[in-house]
Amino acid sequence: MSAAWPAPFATRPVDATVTVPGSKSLTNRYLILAALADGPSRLRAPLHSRDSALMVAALRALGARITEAEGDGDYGPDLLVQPIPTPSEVGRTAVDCGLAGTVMRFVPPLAALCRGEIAFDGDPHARVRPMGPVIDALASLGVGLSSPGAPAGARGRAERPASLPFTVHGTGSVRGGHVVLDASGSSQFVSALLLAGARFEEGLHLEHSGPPVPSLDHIAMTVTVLRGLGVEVDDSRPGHWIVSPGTVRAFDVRIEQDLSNAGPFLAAALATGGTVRVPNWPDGTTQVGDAWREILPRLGAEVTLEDGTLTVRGGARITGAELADTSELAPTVAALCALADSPSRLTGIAHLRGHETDRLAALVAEIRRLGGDAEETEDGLVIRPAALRGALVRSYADHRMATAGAIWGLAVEGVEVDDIATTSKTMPEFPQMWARMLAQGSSAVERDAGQPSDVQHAVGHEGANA
Ligand SMILES: O=C(O)C1=C[C@@H](OP(=O)(O)O)[C@@H](O)[C@H](O)C1
Ligand SMILES: C=C(OP(=O)(O)O)C(=O)O
Repeated sequence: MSAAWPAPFATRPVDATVTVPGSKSLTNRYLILAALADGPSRLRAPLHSRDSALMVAALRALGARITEAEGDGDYGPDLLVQPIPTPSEVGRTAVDCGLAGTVMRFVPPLAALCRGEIAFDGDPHARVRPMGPVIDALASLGVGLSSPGAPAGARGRAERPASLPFTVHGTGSVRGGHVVLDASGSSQFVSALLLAGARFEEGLHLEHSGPPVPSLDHIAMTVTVLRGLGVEVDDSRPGHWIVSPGTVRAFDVRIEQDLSNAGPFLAAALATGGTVRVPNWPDGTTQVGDAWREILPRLGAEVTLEDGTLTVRGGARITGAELADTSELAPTVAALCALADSPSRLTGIAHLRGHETDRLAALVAEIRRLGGDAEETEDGLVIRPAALRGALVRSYADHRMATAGAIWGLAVEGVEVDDIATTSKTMPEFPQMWARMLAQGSSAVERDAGQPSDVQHAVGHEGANA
């Protein structure tokens, strides 16, 4: 791990125009579907980050040919994908999932469509992220899975792994059909099976049974993307998804910028009482990050969308709010709530305990480390106003905890983030992008350790931390 990153403190309101790299969720869905498609595909302006690189490597291990081609995106080349051949003889191969939920959940069904022994593993924390429902569902659809080192043929329920590491014994085809799973731990369990379902012999009838499914917007994204490529999906009955067997049409798509990752930049407007504009905001999108348009006004910002540019203006204070089901936006929302001058309650995010880290515990610990007042509830967080002070924020290998630290640093002097490089999961150039934002129309000062501090609190922002 590199040295702690001194989070820039904003001496003036931010006034910046920012774009961010391509959507992780769209890039990794389209990579999966390109690998399953009936011909070569092109992703324009895709994300290039650790999560997308892990996906590319995984699909190459299964036989897809993926190359780069010059494109017009600001954040790297286009990707050309030749699908996994049928049959794909992969022999013994390995897939590194890193800490990417999309890789560990979306790739095993594709492995089952190849012939070989495909060993999946990932970062230490990936081994505790929930995986059991996907493994059990695949097993009940006729796929062989085992823990590493299990005796050959030991693939029964008792021997079946519940998490990484595990091996998929691919036979080249998956029977498919009806399967019941509990997707209350992650919407990705549903998306994983839907993405490959058209390639199962009998298609797929997936039924959820259990507490409510979180992050439903991400399942809606999966369904919309599939339909756009000619896959028939019936989601008319709540808790049921039926995918007809068929082909996935090859495609040429432009990936939208990642609206969830636009969040920390938009949050900078609130944290400093400034203005942040994001051009090329998609007009009609499946991304959960479009919800910033509803969330940020609840926290006191003025938000407009005109001619494709989203403009967020922060006011003199951040107001607390009750917000439900904020999904992957929750860490950024919580960072702002900790700077608010009235209490907040975030609900419907119990499953964040199974994300890159236990995000509810991490957010409470780091808000308290800064002198703030936060506590966990059964399904979320309560955050109350308190004056914050500088501290070393822990990122727990979680990109969104690291960017939460950056947001706090704008408004609170002396914040450092222990591992800013962990933002490479989805935004490899985050520190440079943050510095560029601050260099526009503002005079943020990056404080060296030991440098006498002559910075003042953000002008016009007199919340709980003034
Ligand atoms: O399908 C996807 O691309 C994602 C689904 C969500 O997962 P959960 O349902 O586990 O929250 C989200 O939080 C994650 O960042 C990306
Ligand atoms: C939960 C997240 O990631 P993953 O795709 O690894 O689940 C996230 O990016 O907030």
